[in-house]
Amino acid sequence: MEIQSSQQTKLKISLYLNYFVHGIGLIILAQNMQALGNLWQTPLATVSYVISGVGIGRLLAYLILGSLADRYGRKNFVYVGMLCYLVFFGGILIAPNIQVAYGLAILAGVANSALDAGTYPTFIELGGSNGASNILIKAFMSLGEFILPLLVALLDNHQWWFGWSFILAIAVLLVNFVILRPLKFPPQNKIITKKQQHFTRLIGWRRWLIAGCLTGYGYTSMALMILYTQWISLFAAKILHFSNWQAHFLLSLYSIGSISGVIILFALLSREVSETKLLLILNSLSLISLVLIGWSTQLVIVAAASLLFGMTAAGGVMQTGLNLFLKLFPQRKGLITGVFFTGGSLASFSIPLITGWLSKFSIATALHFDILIAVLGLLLVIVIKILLAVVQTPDLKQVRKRISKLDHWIIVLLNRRFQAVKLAGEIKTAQQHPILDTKREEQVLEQVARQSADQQITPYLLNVYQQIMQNSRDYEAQHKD
Ligand SMILES: O=C(O)C(=O)C[C@]1(C(=O)O)C=C[C@@H](O)C=C1
Repeated sequence: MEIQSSQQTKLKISLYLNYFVHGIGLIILAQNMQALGNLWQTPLATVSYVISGVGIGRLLAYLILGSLADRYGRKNFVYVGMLCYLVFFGGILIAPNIQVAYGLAILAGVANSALDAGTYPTFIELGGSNGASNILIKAFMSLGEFILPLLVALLDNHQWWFGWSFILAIAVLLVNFVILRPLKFPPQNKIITKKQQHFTRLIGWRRWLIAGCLTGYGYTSMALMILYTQWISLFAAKILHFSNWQAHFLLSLYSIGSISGVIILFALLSREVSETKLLLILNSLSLISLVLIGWSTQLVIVAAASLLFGMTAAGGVMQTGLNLFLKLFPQRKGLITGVFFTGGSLASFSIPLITGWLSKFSIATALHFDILIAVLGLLLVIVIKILLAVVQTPDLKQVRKRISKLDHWIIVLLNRRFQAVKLAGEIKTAQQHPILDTKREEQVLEQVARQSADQQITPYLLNVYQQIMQNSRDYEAQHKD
C-alpha cells in the first residue's frame, strides 16, 4: 500500500503547516502578555504563571498520548493536536478568567504532545532518506516563531486588535483540516531498511542501556538550548560587559545559526550521512563553542561561537537523536516519541529552576552549567556510538534463550486464547450457529496483517494464524456438549 508521491508531498506540507502553527503557539502568550494582562485584569506575573501551564500539559500528556498513538493510528493524533490548538487559540481570546486560561494553556501542551506523537513517527514511516524530513519540522517551527513577533508588532503599531494573530493561527488550522482530511497516512510500524533489521540484533541490557542513553539525550539536548537562550544576554552584559545591543545580538546570531544548521543537517541526512556520526560531530562542536563563549572576552570570538552554537545545538540535533531512537525501536514509535520529549519537557521545567538557583552565586556559574550539560550529552552520544558499533550476531545459545523466553509468553497467551475460544464455541452452540465463521476468520487475518511489525514476516504469521484457528475449531468441536 504505497502512497503516491503527490499525496506524500501534500501530506508532508500539511504536517509541516501544523508546526508553523505550533511555532506561533510556543510564543503567542509571551508575545501578548500586556494585552492578555489587560483582558484578564491581572498583573504580568500572573500571565507568566499561565504560560507555565503549557509545560505541565506537555509533561502530563507525552507518555500517555505517545503510547496511545501506537494503538489508535497517527492521523487521529494529528487531528487531536489540531483540535486542541484550535480550542486553545480561540479559547484564550474569550477566556473569562485566569483559571480558564490556565486550563487552556495545559491544552496547548497536550496539543504539542499529540502533534509530536502523530507526526514524528509518520515521517519515519514515510521512508525516504534517514528521516531528513523530521529536521524540517524544526524549520517550520522557527518560521512561526519568526513571523509572529513581526505580526504582533504590526498590530501594536497600528493599534489594531491583538487577537488577529490568534485568528491567523485558527485560519491556518482550519485550512489545514481541509487539506489533511482526504490524505492517507503510511502503514504503521514497518521495519523497512536492512540497517534497522541489523539493530534488532541488539538484545538484553545493551538495548535497555541505549534506550536509557537516548532518553537522557532528550533531556540534555533540550537543556542545552533552554539554558543558553535564558542566560546568554545577561551573561554577555553583566560578565563580559558587552553593550546591551551586543548582548541581545548574540541571541539573534544563535537563531541565524539555528536556521542555517537545519538546512545543513537536512542536506546531510538526505545524503544518508549516519545519524550517530552527525550527533558526535555536532555535540563536540557545541561543546567547543560553549567553552569559547564561557572563557573568551573578545566580541568577535563570542559572536562567532554563538553562531556555531546555534548551528550545532539548535539546528535539529534533537530531532536527529529522536530519529535514531525511532529507528532502533520501530515497533513503538509513538511511545518512543513520548519518552524522548518527556525528557525534553523535564529539561524545560527543571533548567530554569536549577539555573535560577545557580545564578545566586553568579550568572557565570549559571552559564557554565551549560558546559557540564554539553559534556554529559557528548558522553551519552559516545556510549550510544560504542554500543551500536559492537552490535554483533549473538551466539546460538543466547538466541535460543531469547526464543524460550518469548515462547513462555506465547504459551501463556495461547492458553488464554483457547479458553476464550471455548467460550465463543459454547455461545455459538447455544445460539445454534455453526462453529466455522469464515467472515470472522477473515477479520482476524486482516488484523494480523495490519498489526504485523514487519511485512516480510506477515505471510508466515498468517500461516500460523490459519493453523491456530483450525485448532480452535477442533477444540470447540470436541467440547461441544
Ligand atoms: O470467534 C469465533 O467464533 C471463534 O470461535 C474463534 C475463532 C478463532 O480462533 O479466532 C475460531 C473459529 C471461527 O471460525 C472463528 C474464529
